[in-house]
Amino acid sequence: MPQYKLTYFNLRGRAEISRYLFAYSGKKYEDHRIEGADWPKIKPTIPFGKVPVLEVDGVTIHQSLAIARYLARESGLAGQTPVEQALADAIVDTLDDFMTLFPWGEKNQDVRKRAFDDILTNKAPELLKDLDTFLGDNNWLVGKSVTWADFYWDVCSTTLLSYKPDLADKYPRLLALRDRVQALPAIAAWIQKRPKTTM
Ligand SMILES: N[C@@H](CCC(=O)N[C@@H](CS)C(=O)NCC(=O)O)C(=O)O
Repeated sequence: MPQYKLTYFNLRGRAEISRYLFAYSGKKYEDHRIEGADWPKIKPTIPFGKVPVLEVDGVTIHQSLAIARYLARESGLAGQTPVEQALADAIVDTLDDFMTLFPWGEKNQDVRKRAFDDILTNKAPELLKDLDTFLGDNNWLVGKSVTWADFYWDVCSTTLLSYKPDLADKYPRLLALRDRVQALPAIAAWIQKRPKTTM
């Protein structure tokens, strides 16, 4: 088994999808969480200067979704056929496009709040409607079993719901999908034991 070290801040953020994949697969890894105060000194040592990064036997992989896609493939969670894999990738990218709209780094709290409210009120409904249509009455977003796309929906929606708890109330099928992901024993155990962070 390779030695894995996942480096990120003490947040769910862009590392949580990989932490779900490690939890589900049962693979051992070092969940290395850096303090914000130490970041300026660590940044120059990290290829491309951003986190998360995953070291696999000393090889450093950057980009959160490249890391997660690699882990999903290794664990059979990337989709069962090439078409399912492309669909799972497409859902992950769709969710990521949406999450990237938010000005996460904005320091002015008024500006930040106005932008968040606008995105959650005016842009989220279209995404949720399309996701609900895509899911339909299926148990999982892609194919007949859980994939990393379901995990990413759970990870992203957990953060979105923390800002707007009624966000998906009109979409019980999407909320039920969250319940199904969170009921997977390894995911339930991880959610219970993970450090409690705001995002
Ligand atoms: N597209 C990249 C974005 C990476 C990114 O922007 N990481 C942020 C934390 S979420 C970071 O490293 N910020 C510190 C910096 O840029 O100095 C990914 O998904 O990994």
